[in-house]
Amino acid sequence: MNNNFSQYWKNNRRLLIPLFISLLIVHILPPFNLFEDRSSSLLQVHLLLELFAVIVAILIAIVSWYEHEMHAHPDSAILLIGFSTVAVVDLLHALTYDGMPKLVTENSTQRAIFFWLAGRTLVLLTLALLAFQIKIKISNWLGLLFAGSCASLIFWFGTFEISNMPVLYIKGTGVTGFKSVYEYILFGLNVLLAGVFIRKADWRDPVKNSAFATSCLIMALGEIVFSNYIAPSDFLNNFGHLFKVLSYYVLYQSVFVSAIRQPYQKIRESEERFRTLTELSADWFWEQDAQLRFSQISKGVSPAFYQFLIRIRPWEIDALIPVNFEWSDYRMRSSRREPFKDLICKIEKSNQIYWISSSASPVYDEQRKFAGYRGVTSDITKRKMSELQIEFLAYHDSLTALPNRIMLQDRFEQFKSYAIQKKVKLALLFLDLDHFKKINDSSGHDIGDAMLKDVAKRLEECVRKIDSVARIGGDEFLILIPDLTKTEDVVQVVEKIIENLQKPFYVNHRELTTSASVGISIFPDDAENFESLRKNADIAMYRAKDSGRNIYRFFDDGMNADATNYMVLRNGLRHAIERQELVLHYQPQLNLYTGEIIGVEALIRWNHPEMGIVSPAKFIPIAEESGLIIPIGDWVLKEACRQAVAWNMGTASRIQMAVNLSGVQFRRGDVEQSVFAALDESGLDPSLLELELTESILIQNAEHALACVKRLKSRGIKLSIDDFGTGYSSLSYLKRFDIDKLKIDQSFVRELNTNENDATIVRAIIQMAHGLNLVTIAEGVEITEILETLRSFGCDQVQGYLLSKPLPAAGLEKFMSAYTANPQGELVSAAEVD
Ligand SMILES: Nc1nc2c(ncn2[C@@H]2O[C@H](COP(=O)(O)O[C@H]3[C@@H](O)[C@H](n4cnc5c(=O)[nH]c(N)nc54)O[C@@H]3COP(=O)(O)O)[C@@H](O)[C@H]2O)c(=O)[nH]1
Repeated sequence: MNNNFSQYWKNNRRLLIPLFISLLIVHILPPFNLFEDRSSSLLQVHLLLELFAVIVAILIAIVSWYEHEMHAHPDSAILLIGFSTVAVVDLLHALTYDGMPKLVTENSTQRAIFFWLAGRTLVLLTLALLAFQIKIKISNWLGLLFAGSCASLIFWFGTFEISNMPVLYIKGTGVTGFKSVYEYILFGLNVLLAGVFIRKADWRDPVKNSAFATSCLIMALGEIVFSNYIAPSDFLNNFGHLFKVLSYYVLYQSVFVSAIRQPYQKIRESEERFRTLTELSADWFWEQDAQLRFSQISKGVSPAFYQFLIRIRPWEIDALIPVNFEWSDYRMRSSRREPFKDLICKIEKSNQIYWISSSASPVYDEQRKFAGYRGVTSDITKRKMSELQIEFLAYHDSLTALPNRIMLQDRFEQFKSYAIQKKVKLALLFLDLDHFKKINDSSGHDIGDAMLKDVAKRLEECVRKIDSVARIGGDEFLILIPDLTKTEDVVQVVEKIIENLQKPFYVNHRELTTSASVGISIFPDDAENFESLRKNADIAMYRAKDSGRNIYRFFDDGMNADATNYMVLRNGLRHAIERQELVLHYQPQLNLYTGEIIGVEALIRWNHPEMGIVSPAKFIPIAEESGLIIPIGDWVLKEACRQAVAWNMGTASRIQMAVNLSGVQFRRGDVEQSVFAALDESGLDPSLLELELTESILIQNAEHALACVKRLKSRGIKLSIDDFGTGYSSLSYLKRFDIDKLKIDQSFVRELNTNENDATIVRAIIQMAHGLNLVTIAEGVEITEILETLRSFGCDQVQGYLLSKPLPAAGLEKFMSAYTANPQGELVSAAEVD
């Protein structure tokens, strides 16, 4: 509260102090009659001051009328009634002043003072009602009627009952004691009211409250003047009128500011704020006329675009497109005069595409007639382009921009209904580039990517517009050929594709070649849904790869069974090591000169929980393809070395352990590391380990293989060439690689005694090997006659069912103990030891 008073004093002291001082000076000055001999001048000045006060009172009433009508503010009704009455009563005071023409009855100072006091009392009452927040609900006209009635009553008393009123002024003596006391009471009440206004500064507009308080205080100061003058012509009396006018003016100011200036200022501020924001905003704020032509556009729109827009309808922006369907929704809503929000439309102008989003409401004039639209438009081109890009990427391959699998499936569904209706077929081609990995590995991914783009282009050139080419990842493509009357029609397309892809590609001045293996499945013959059709085409593609690549294969049901089997094996193989389903069997190898078992070949078996023993011929290719051969190969090496140590420990004999190595182990694994780890872990003498490699391993990776073989040989490990005679049979690499042994493939051995060619080949291999100081071993020896022939050819060693089938470790141990009992070559068959 104290805060309110100090704040008030701080704000108003510059007005109140001078007023107070001037009043004090006027009081201290000796009294003098200003208009003693010029009573007409006194009348004029008094009339002028009073008229001024009346005008201000009328202005307060008018502003209050307006504010009451516009905002129904409770203060305004009180001010309207109060100051309408005050204006009339003050006018009566001026008109009944002594010396003024007669107003109904004779005028006198007594009569004028009566109206004066009535006026002051009314002002005090009006402000008291405001200070104590008394609410009056009344219409303007009724308020005016009430004010008129009050003024009439006062006029009645001041005119016809003035003789019954207390004496207020005695000529020559001055104001009476009654009048003095009344004025002092008015003074006190005005000061009190000012206090109430200041104290309650918070509940009303503080500026208005402060003005009311100031008005009360100025009025109070004025009352002091009127409490003790001798003649109305006194300077003091006239000086007091100035206070009254000033008090009214302060009131008027605050009423005017709150009712008129403040609202207008708020509107101006709001407009300014709106204008600044619209200028800063990148959005366009606009108005359209009743014909929906742009009439106003904010500065957000670029000047160039402004030219397009102003005075045209939005959908007329591109006059070249007479019916722009993008705008149909917009036009429909506009024609229905509906509001709309975030309506997206496309503008094509000067080969540029813009996307805009508009929100707008219809505008009506005072007669509720449609006057146009007012709205805001944002340029959402960037956002829309990103959305379109995201949408594109969701359905396309980012590298080649071809449709992706999802989109192709979509198209398949569309064509499927058509195919069912028209009783035609659909072909789905699964295309995989042959040896693309090599291109990627040797030339780098950038070249690989560029080549894939070229492949995509060529594929599109090979098909019709109605066909769809999709890239589904890596070097795999799907091609959908709808509307086939007969299956054979697809052959032409696929042959064209295969032929085109064989032609060289030129990427970054490099010539690259590839080919494609294609699997074909047909709807509805091979499958009825997309996923099955794709799977079947995939299976057929694998069959094409198996058949030597660069060819196509149609899907058939047999493939499906194979593929299922394949999948079962591949999945099971992943867990075979950890589930300990892999075992090694060992097949003995016999020295034909000494009749001794010089070693065994470790041959892996998979003891499948459901399928039983699975042959390595079945699962090794799968392991190679999936890369699982690396961990499997490591396991074989370790297990074979461990077993060799176990068998050689504590005996004089030295059993050699032959282990097969896959080409994949050489290419993708760290074969040396695996071999050395197995040797180190088991402690096997390296000279007891023989690694069986195929010719292709050495030929295909000559440099890498040579370096690797050298390091292996430096540790004393033996090397033998498996399946010799079926591949390159090149003599040069046998020397280069420092090979120890040649294993003659069983395909030559099996019919050795009946097939002259085989006999010639076997004899030549043995002679050549001996010429190079290599040991020879023949595998697949099943009968004694063959063994004898081999012995006669000079073959050093044999291996085969005649001696023993591959046996589990325990079986081999039994075999060995049985065999040593017959050292002179009386061969013991596996059947016998089992
Ligand atoms: N990378 C690896 N390859 C391996 C491993 N273990 C085996 N294999 C290779 O799997 C192929 C099939 O092997 P398998 O079914 O074990 O067949 C071998 C012998 O059982 C069979 N054999 C031996 N004697 C006779 C016989 O008198 N008649 C007859 N019909 N078959 C006989 O020959 C296969 C010997 O193979 P190999 O000496 O390697 O040429 C096979 O290619 C194995 O190499 C492995 O651990 N890793």
